[in-house]
Amino acid sequence: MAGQGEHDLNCLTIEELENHAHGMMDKQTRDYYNEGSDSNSTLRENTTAYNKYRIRPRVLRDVSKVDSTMDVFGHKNNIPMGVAPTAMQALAHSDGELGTARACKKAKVAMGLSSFSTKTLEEVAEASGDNPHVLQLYLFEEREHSRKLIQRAKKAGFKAVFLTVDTPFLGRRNGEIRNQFKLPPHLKVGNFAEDQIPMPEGENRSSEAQGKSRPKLERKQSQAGYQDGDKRVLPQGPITFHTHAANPTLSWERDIEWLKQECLPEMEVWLKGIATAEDALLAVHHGVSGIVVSNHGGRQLNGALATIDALPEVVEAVQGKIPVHVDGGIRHGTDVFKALALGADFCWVGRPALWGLAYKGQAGVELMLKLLSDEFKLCMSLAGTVKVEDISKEYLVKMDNSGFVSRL
Ligand SMILES: Cc1cc2nc3c(=O)[nH]c(=O)nc-3n(C[C@H](O)[C@H](O)[C@H](O)COP(=O)(O)O)c2cc1C
Ligand SMILES: O=C(O)C(=O)c1ccccc1
Repeated sequence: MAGQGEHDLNCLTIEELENHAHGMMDKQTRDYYNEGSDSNSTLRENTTAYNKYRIRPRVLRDVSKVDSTMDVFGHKNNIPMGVAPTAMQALAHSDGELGTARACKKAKVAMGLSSFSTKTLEEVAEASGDNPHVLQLYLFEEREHSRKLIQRAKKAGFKAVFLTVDTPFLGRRNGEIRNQFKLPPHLKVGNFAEDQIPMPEGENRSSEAQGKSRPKLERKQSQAGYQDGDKRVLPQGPITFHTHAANPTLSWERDIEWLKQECLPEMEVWLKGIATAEDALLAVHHGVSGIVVSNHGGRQLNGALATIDALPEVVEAVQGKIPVHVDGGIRHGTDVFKALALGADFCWVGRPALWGLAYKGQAGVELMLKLLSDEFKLCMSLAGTVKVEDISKEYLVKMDNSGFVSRL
């Protein structure tokens, strides 16, 4: 546990880190990182839903030595939590994904890399060394682009691909539209050649590559509801290259089998964005290695259930056949404890890493990981759990709106 002198007195909680990071990002970046979709209600509920669950602490259990470690992707993780894949981290700080990778390695926690990162996956793999790292994947309609990415990830030593399945279209992010989000010219999406990802004019791509890819992007725009009447509008303002990530054609039968063939045995195939028991059962049926209960940090389907509320039905359906991870709204060590008590094997945090980066680059991500890790270890001790496996639903109650408390 941290002594009195080891603290950053400006940032003793993730909330304080968020507040400090706020002033260190330009408005476009802050809005892009922090917003959800539509009215942001799922974004908000991801965090507030944790308040419904309260901990039942047990005492007199000799908690002088608490072991918070657990194995993930064949490695010992310091706590059952890693950093979720979020796009374009160099918007927050020039360290970008390399800062995150180095901080994760130092803290011994797994890292997820977005395929839309601002450093290349090879650079991030090198910075990660033997610390477990997984690559988040969007399956493009241009299958060859995905195949190349998968080959590179294998070669670079990624442990798994996390296929994002909640993004047949990109959710409607109003801040992004209002700010006419554009990647600044000095930044690049590291993993793609310019002719693989169509970028609108002004988004650092050569005019030759623009010419090649434009028809595809125009189609994407109209699919995503950005069509301006009958007129095929040229990509401008809110229509950014990342509309390209969305692929509405994906299906269980064709694409999951394809992905397994491309990845196994070197890399596991996981699905990120499962939110129901039915889809969890299909995931088991289709032989994926694990799932992440996620609503994309409230950035996709607004009105979807908070992930901590979706988790129990998924856990019950899966019955331990494959690991179940969860992300969304985790801001305290006690949230990690609650998610594990509800049956998650592991948690991922997204925005807190971005706030850490904005605050102090790699050092800020280290700080974020230390805050959550200290909080989690203290929570384990105060709740009377000595090992991670001890954490179970016996340690939780749920409170309804009128304050009525029930055992789980
Ligand atoms: C700015 C931002 C970018 C993201 N980019 C991606 C992405 O490229 N791929 C993906 O699967 N999820 C992406 N996510 C979702 C995260 O992986 C994760 O599901 C979410 O951030 C968890 O919620 P939290 O931020 O409340 O912790 C992104 C989230 C944010 C906030
Ligand atoms: O912004 C996002 O949430 C996201 O998932 C994404 C998708 C494609 C490119 C960049 C980010």
